[in-house]
Amino acid sequence: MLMRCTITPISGVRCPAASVHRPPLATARRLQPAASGVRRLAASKGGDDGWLSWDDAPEMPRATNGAPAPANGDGAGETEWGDEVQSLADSLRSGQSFDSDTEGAGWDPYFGEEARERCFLVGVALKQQKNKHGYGVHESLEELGRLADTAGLEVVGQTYQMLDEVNPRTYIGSGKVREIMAAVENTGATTVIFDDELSPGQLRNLERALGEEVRLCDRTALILDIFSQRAATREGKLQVELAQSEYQLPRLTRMWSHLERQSGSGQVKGMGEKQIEVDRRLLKGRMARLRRDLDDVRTHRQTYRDRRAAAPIPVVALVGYTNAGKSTLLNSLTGAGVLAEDKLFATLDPTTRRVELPGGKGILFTDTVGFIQKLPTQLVAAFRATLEEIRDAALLLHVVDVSHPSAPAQIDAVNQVLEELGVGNLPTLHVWNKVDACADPDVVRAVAGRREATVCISGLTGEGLPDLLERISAKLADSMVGVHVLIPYAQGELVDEIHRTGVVSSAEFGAAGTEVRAHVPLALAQRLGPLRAATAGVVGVAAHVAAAEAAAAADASAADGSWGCDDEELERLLAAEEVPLS
Ligand SMILES: Nc1nc2c(ncn2[C@@H]2O[C@H](COP(=O)(O)OP(=O)(O)OP(=O)(O)O)[C@@H](O)[C@H]2O)c(=O)[nH]1
Ligand SMILES: [Mg+2]
Repeated sequence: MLMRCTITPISGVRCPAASVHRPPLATARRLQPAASGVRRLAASKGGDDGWLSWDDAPEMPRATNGAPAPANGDGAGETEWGDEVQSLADSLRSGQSFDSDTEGAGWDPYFGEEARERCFLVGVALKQQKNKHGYGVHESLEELGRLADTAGLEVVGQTYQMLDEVNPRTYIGSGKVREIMAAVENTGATTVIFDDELSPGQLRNLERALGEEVRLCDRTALILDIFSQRAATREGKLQVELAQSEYQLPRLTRMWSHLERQSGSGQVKGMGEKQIEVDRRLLKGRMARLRRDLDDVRTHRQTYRDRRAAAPIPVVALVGYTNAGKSTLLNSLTGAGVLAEDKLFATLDPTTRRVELPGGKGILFTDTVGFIQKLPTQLVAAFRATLEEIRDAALLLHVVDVSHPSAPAQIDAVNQVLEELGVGNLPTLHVWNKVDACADPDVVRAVAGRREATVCISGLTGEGLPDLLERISAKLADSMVGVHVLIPYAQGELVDEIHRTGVVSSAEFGAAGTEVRAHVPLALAQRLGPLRAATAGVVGVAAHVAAAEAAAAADASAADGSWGCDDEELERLLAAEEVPLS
């Protein structure tokens, strides 16, 4: 089977592998004049970015993969360059995406069509500290390897350097750069992947040092590429493309620097700079369009959410590190048929399914994208709207792969993202999954048994699932807080939110607004606090949000076997929501 690498390279003159969806700028990089031409030009001008001149860069043998030169190789493409610039500009203007299947397929006579692109991994171990989530360099590189594998690359080697701090010019020291060149030569790697996001300056300097034949990639670009491969819905695709554009914007300089370097004097001078400005403007325009399209798609999605809000049923959100087993759990509980596989980021788009609790009450389970340490900020920003659906949840199930050696660090990483999303205070049940895969399951079960709000399960074998549902039932009742509020009509969305996330006992429409008696998640109850102050004086209705009322949440209204939703209507809404938003 032909392994397809759709990696979006930061640099490189060729993309050997086919791409399902390649953003225009990545394509533009492949249109650059051939490597040797760029290197020759680079040598003619002192660098402004680390190396005094090309000759200052470590001189090491460069890897070659034996591939034929591209059609516009070795300076031969100079006359076509202008046309290609124009076509890039046109493509950006029209928002066209390139599909390089025809450009790249089957070109690699050295490794053969069946071969996967070979990559070499590079990390930094900071002497003073592990990274902030407690991931050591070995674990982090191991994870980077899994990411590379998920993207369709073959890892042929790795290295790391102990440093006081990351080298601001080249990420690693110059001696290590030389080592990497040798390793690239020895292993036949064509891509070097760095375990952190490289700054645009680090990228430029490393490109010069490692040579144009070697494609550079960093953790962020790799994750963005996996997301790009996996996004299935229109919203997912738009979000990923926006994140990729944000990543590319400050890195545009590289594309045009060869024009600057050949300027010397005369008419070409400044052309690169102008092109960068043009490109930036075009890319920003494209990003604005993406944001507008996203707004449209989200309005569409909101319609379904609003309709779902009419059915007051608690939502339980599955959150956790990527590959923790969230989708497997959802499938076991509901037969949802969500893709679950031993790859990172198998799930990108949220899926919601109904689950019946003991006693017959229905709740909704939402499976969503997994988190990872060093999660790219661009992705958090782009996926914020999707992730914020977690805020609707009455309860979070934090699913942990307890058999993973880095489980504690993964828990920290997930907690950090939850904090960033402002949902760190939502009631949470800790679900220790994959207990069947632990070396000593009995010990793990015993430890879990001693901990607060922790359940040991195996989503795969079904162990512990009945207990999990009991615990969810109890936790939902526990974590609801009784409120009695008057909500002005102008703040009608709060009524929706109460319906969506809580259990409503009564809702009456009066002259001043909607008077609601309900049990709602503590976080929402706290947000309703100021409302009570605003309404109490007017009509004398008090909103009672004290945590002491939590116990009352398990009252008859929540325990009478129904959350007040119409099952048929709910199923219909869920089915409607599953329709791909295209
Ligand atoms: N041994 C064992 N494997 C499990 C268990 N649960 C899930 N897995 C495996 O773990 C891998 C990842 O499972 P998923 O359900 O896709 O994980 P996820 O959390 O949804 O992952 P993302 O969607 O990438 O965030 C799959 O190969 C599952 O078969 C379990 O309880 N025991
Ligand atoms: Mg999943």
